[in-house]
Amino acid sequence: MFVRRQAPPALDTSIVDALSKVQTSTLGHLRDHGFPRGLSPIRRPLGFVGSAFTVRLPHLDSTALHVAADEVRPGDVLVIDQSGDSRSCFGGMVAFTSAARGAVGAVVSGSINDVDEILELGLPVFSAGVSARTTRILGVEGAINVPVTVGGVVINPGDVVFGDSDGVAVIGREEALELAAVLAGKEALEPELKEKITVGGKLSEWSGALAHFEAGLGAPVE
Ligand SMILES: O=C([O-])CC(=O)C(=O)O
Ligand SMILES: [Mg+2]
Repeated sequence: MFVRRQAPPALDTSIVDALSKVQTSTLGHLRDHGFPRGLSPIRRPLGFVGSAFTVRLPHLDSTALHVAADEVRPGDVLVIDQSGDSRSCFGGMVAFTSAARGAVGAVVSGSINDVDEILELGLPVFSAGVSARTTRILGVEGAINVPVTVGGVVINPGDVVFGDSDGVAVIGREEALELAAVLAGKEALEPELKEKITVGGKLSEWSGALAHFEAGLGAPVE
């Protein structure tokens, strides 16, 4: 059986602008959830912020992905859940078609193929690896724009997918602007800290690590 649901409206450009100026790893200083595990970027540097356009495939059959690649919209990130399979469903033609429709990136729970072609195209992709073993068009089943699970994270259609050279994070739309402001505030403190460190200031004093460390020191060993 196949399922096709409507994707939520495009992301507000203010969300894309705000998150494009900060790093995923700054978010990683604040929380542990929302980071799909086991995925790597096809290249570095790379970056994107977009709306999740989700696809769920049953292992070998990428019928629903070929349909989704045609239907993805400008500003979307194609998010593909291969139900635990490690083969590649995402090669040069799927990448080309998605990019031609305006996708800003892709997140694939399995592998990718036609890597040189995707690199040349320039579409930023996170995946679990590269594989010459690929999916087929079998017409078995699949779903477009349903909740999916990638790397242990549930991703809903329309969630904000935020990727850069450090990793990929999934954020709710309703929290995106506030989070971006918090991350920008944290990052804005670093240039001044670096100046202080250059003239002898301590990272551990600024971060609070030194106070914890000294408070927890045992008695000196004789
Ligand atoms: O067609 C596929 O499923 C994968 C592929 O090689 C391509 O997208 O070019
Ligand atoms: Mg191919």
